[in-house]
Amino acid sequence: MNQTQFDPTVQPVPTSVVEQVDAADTTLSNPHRAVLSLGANLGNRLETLQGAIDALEDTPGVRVKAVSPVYETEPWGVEPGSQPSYFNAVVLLKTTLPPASLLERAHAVEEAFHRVRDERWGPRTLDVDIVAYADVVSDDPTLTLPHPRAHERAFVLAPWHDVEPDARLTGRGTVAELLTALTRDGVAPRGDLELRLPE
Ligand SMILES: Nc1ncnc2c1ncn2[C@@H]1O[C@H](COP(=O)(O)OP(=O)(O)OP(=O)(O)O)[C@@H](O)[C@H]1O
Ligand SMILES: Nc1nc2c(c(=O)[nH]1)N=C(CO)CN2
Repeated sequence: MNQTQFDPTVQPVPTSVVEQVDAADTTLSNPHRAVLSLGANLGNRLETLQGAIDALEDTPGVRVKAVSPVYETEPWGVEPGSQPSYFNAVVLLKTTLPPASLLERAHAVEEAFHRVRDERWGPRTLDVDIVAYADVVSDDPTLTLPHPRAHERAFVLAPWHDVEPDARLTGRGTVAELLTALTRDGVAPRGDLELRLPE
């Protein structure tokens, strides 16, 4: 007979606590996939992108599973010629962090690389956007998922397609189809450059 079953000093654990612990266990043992877009158009762009990838990998609860090729891209959404060109790449993650914590970490990594926020779509040392987090859909302006402009950005979709040819953008369709609707003008692979997957 199980002695502890009748031990009067053992208090029953409330159901709500059991549910919370079970939910936390499920999150920890069930990492979610996330797609991040990285961009830089000030400073040493390649070094910064690699630094961001390494900083993401150093985050508890984050594993970088794939790193795309590097693209050199014309600034999107601003007057042509008004800003230096970007280096862009996409990384695929597995993470046990919830979406809000992943965004917090993305902002911390941007700040570590001296990101300044002044004008919208202004030039920046580093931009880290969450393109998608599992199949989460949210219109919260603090964290809109999938990213509200990802489907119209070849600088996001082209590198994503390279590392995940069958990828889908929740609510929008396949990345391959979305890409065919966009021009790739001004989005050029830089085959001479490479970002490393952290060991
Ligand atoms: N999916 C998302 N990824 C990153 N930031 C997001 C997302 N959805 C909403 N935001 C919010 O957008 C705010 C502005 O982000 P940011 O400064 O990176 O914009 P941006 O890069 O200039 O423009 P864009 O949003 O068009 O890429 C952030 O403070 C963040 O709270
Ligand atoms: N080519 C390019 N253009 C942009 C980029 C970017 O990463 N690459 N990011 C922006 C704001 O997120 C605005 N415009």
